[in-house]
Amino acid sequence: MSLQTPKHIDNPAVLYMDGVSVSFDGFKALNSLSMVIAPGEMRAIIGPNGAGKTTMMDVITGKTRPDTGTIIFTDNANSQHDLTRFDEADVANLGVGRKFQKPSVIESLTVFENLEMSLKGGRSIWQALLHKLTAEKAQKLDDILDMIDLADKREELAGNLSHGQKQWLEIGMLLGQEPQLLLIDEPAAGMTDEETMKTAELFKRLAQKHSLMVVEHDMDFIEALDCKVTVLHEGHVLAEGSLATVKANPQVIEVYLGR
Ligand SMILES: Nc1ncnc2c1ncn2[C@@H]1O[C@H](COP(=O)(O)OP(=O)(O)OP(=O)(O)O)[C@@H](O)[C@H]1O
Repeated sequence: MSLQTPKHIDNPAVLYMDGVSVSFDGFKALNSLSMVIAPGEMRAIIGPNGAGKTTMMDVITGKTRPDTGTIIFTDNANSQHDLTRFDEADVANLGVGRKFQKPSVIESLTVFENLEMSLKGGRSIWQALLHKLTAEKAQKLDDILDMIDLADKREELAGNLSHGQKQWLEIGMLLGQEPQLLLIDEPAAGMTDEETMKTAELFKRLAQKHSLMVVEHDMDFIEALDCKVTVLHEGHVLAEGSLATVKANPQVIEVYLGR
């Protein structure tokens, strides 16, 4: 379903959430959550355990239906969609990609084969039989391999990759679906310091073409992302701004950073 731009938005946001609430057995996991992500923006989301970060991703991606509130996604063609009306598969098809914390690449396939499988539209039976990709798809796979810095590992089995490399491959597989907005859950968890910093560089490259929402606890990583930060607490936005600004906020220190 397409919608008109809400009157108070001049420049359509990629994601517009207003007054979103979700209760589980009377407990408000999201409590009138409002947030706007601009086209091409990278946003870091932080907050204590139980703040509602995962639930927020669940309502955006159609996994959980909010009790109240508006969630509008503007796609590449500038059409607007009320995400609260769609299920997970529909939301993914509209252009919202989600990366869960644990990588789920197929270890017995090569890096290239994993990426090939993820391409939007897949391969036709004839292409698969002839092991032929269209020039356009082959170029796209090369671009993704460059983007995730795994071009020299294309024939490596995914099972032989390091944890960080598996995470990058999975992000590459999301890119195969041509998402406009990427939601990424704790990408730096379990990574070495070097992988963490390489991931921040990858995200900065990604943000030139996509909008990104990154949930993370690792402050060094967030600092390296150098983007606007939203602090969630008890299901709503406690503070928003640069990392330096939110780190200096007394309420943020009390509920999160000072612990
Ligand atoms: N399906 C559910 N049923 C009942 N309660 C839930 C459900 N999902 C989440 N909650 C509760 O909602 C609150 C918010 O949880 P959520 O997982 O969104 O927080 P979070 O910020 O992602 O936390 P963490 O940093 O630990 O992952 C928590 O108190 C959690 O116990």
